[in-house]
Amino acid sequence: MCGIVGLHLRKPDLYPRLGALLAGMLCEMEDRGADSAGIAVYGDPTWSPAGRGAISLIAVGASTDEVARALAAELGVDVSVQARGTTYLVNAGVDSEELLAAARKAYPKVLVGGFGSDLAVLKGVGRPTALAEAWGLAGAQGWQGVGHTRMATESAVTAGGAHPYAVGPDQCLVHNGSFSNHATVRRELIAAGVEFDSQNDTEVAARFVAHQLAAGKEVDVALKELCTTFDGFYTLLVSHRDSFAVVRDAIACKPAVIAETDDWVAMASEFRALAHLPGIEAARIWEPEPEVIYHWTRAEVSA
Ligand SMILES: NC(=O)CC[C@H](N)C(=O)O
Repeated sequence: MCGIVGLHLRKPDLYPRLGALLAGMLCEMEDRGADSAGIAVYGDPTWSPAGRGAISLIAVGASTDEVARALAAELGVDVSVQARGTTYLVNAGVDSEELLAAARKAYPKVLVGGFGSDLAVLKGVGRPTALAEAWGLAGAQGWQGVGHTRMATESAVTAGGAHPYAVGPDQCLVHNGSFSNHATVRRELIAAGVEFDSQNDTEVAARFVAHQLAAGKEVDVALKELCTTFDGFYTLLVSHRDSFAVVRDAIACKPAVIAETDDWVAMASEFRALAHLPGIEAARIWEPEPEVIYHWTRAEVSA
């Protein structure tokens, strides 16, 4: 099991409702994975304010004030830190990669949930409904959100084993399934200089995609490459600040449903997670085909 949900909003009028809609989707998938959960939200004005770099730090082991002071001392600018459950959402008027480097220097062992110009990633161990409540997810805003409820198959139940894996700037990946050759691909990536945070199979796919994107490939090309490189079972939802993509393995035994209207595109492991979305009665709804890359971008939305 494991539950995946994602919502890509096309209509700005809906942005204030993103968190409430995503919370409903995530909590509906609690029985597919109740050991841990995570979310990624793009565009919340307080979690990742426009024009500032943002990072998420998990279980830092210092107070928010201490973290703000330590990072401000590294960067020489004001740093804002807010706690949501065990995740600290940090932002500053610098590029997110600069903020990330400062965080790694000040807290070398810290778990980084994600980073980017518009991204907030929150993860934790526990029941998804309790985590969503602790994060205040229902109050979040933005143009895109992703969620995952985990039933661990490949690594320990820890925050580091929870999805999303958000290992490249403004990128995020969630997975239902298990890869059978992840150890081999991990060794190849390590040989290419890639570093890992966990033993999880999904992290290997996220690092693989980030490596492809960093080499200049487009998301759909990177996902085609993923299909030819990885063995095993997967339904994946891969997002970037401007895109939203879904792909399944050749057997497609892990469930997935996509729904689309003029106002939004949504994806979930099961339809019941989509049933409350506004306008669902008139949505085009289908099951994604094996090894077909379904990909939407914000450029198309504003075109
Ligand atoms: N149940 C699942 O789909 C698990 C996903 C992934 N293999 C993990 O352990 O995190």
